[in-house]
Formats: sequence, C-alpha cells, structure tokens
Amino acid sequence: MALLELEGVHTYYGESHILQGVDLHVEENEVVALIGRNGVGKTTTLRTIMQLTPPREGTVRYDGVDVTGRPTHEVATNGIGWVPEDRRMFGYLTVEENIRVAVPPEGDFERLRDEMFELFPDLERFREKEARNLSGGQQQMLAIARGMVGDNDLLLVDEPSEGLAPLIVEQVVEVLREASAETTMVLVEQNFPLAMDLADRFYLLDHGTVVESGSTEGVTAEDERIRRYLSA
Ligand SMILES: Nc1ncnc2c1ncn2[C@@H]1O[C@H](COP(=O)(O)OP(=O)(O)OP(=O)(O)O)[C@@H](O)[C@H]1O
Repeated sequence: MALLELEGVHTYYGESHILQGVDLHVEENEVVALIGRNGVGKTTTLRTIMQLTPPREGTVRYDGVDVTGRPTHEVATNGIGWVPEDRRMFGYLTVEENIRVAVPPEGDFERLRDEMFELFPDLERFREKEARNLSGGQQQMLAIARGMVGDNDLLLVDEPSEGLAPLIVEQVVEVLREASAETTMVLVEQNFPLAMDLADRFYLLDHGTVVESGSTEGVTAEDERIRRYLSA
C-alpha cells in the first residue's frame, strides 16, 4: 500500500481550475520530485495534500486513510510535515525556540529537539542564535527540521533551493539527503538536476495534470519528453 495516494484530484482557487485530475502515489521511504514550469500546480498539489486547499473532486489517501476534506491540523497530526517555500519561521526566536514551537502538543520536546540536533549538528551549534541571523542555507535547514520534528513520516518540501547561492544549495542538498534517510519526501523543485539527483521518481506536471512520470535514473533535461515541458 502506498503511503500517499492522490486519485483524480481536481483543485480550484475560486473559479480557477488548477489541478485537473492529478493521480500520483508515493511509497514509503521514497523521495518523489514534482517538476514542471512555473504555475503548473506544484505548490497547489502540496497544498491539496495538506488540505490547505482541499480538492473539489478526487481523493487524497494517507497511510490508507481518506483524508480528503479533513482539517489541516489533523493531517499534520497524522504525520505529514510541511516545509513551505518561504520557510516561515519566527525571526526573533532562537533556533531552539523555533523547534520548540513546531513540536506537537503531546510531543516530547527534548527528545525531538535532540534528534534534530543529532541529524543537523549545525542547528545545535546555533541553538541560541535568532533565526533572522542565520544564513539562507541554515534557515532552510531549520525549516526542514521544523517540518520533521513531529515524528512525521512524510515531508512535503517546497522549493528548498530557491533564492540560495550555488554553494549554499549544495549544503541544502546534503541536508535533504540526510533528511531523506529518515523520512519519505515529496519535493517541489525548479532546479532540475537537483531534483533528479535527490529523487527516486518524478512526476512532471503541465497545466494541472501529470504528463510524464517514472524513475529519475538517467533522466536529463535534454530528454525530449522532459524538454518540451520545461523550456518556455
Ligand atoms: N491563492 C491563489 N489564488 C488564485 N490563484 C492562485 C493562488 N495561488 C496560486 N494560484 C494560481 O494557480 C496556478 C498554480 O500555482 P502553483 O503555485 O501551484 O504553481 P507552481 O507549479 O507551484 O509554480 P511556482 O513555481 O510558480 O510556485 C498559477 O496559475 C497561480 O497563479
């Protein structure tokens, strides 16, 4: 049984029909990349999974349970973590405090914090630093830790490399690789080589539907089936 399954999903913003019948599945321990041009519905797919923008038609199943239309906090409590595109953290709180506020009410803060410090030693080094004073790469690391800290089994990561210098992107790739050893991941990423490098499988979206999918093994941006959907 797939950990996550979307079947015939249609999502709207008001009258705008954004996802037009998306089918995808994510198996446990996989990293799955969602790729495609700007505006094709990648972020909307993540929002639909979290039920931030519930689908008007179709089903989202997580761990065998139909979560379509359930409240977002319930989906989160069921084990899905979310690393938003803008990293959304509390700039005036320290690294440690940012982790503390991400721990679910029943969670054991100290255990979960220490797990994150073990996985990302830089966060321990900067535990007293205010988040606004971290570098872009460190902020991304904190955002990923915040998404993982609730013992989540699935992490949705939106554009982790966006706005980061190439050297910092390399660090973020390492962070994501470490994170992916611990958790299943759906990754939205514009950086095509990065997405192919990190992911086991990909879904290519265009105009709100899946137009290509499969293993990332040996796939390059020059492949005709990819190129025609990615070039402007
Ligand atoms: N809150 C909203 N209200 C109305 N339309 C929206 C809203 N958010 C996104 N859209 C539109 O929905 C479409 C899909 O957006 P989405 O953010 O899912 O695309 P994306 O593939 O993630 O691309 P990007 O890399 O630009 O974020 C776009 O045309 C966008 O303009």
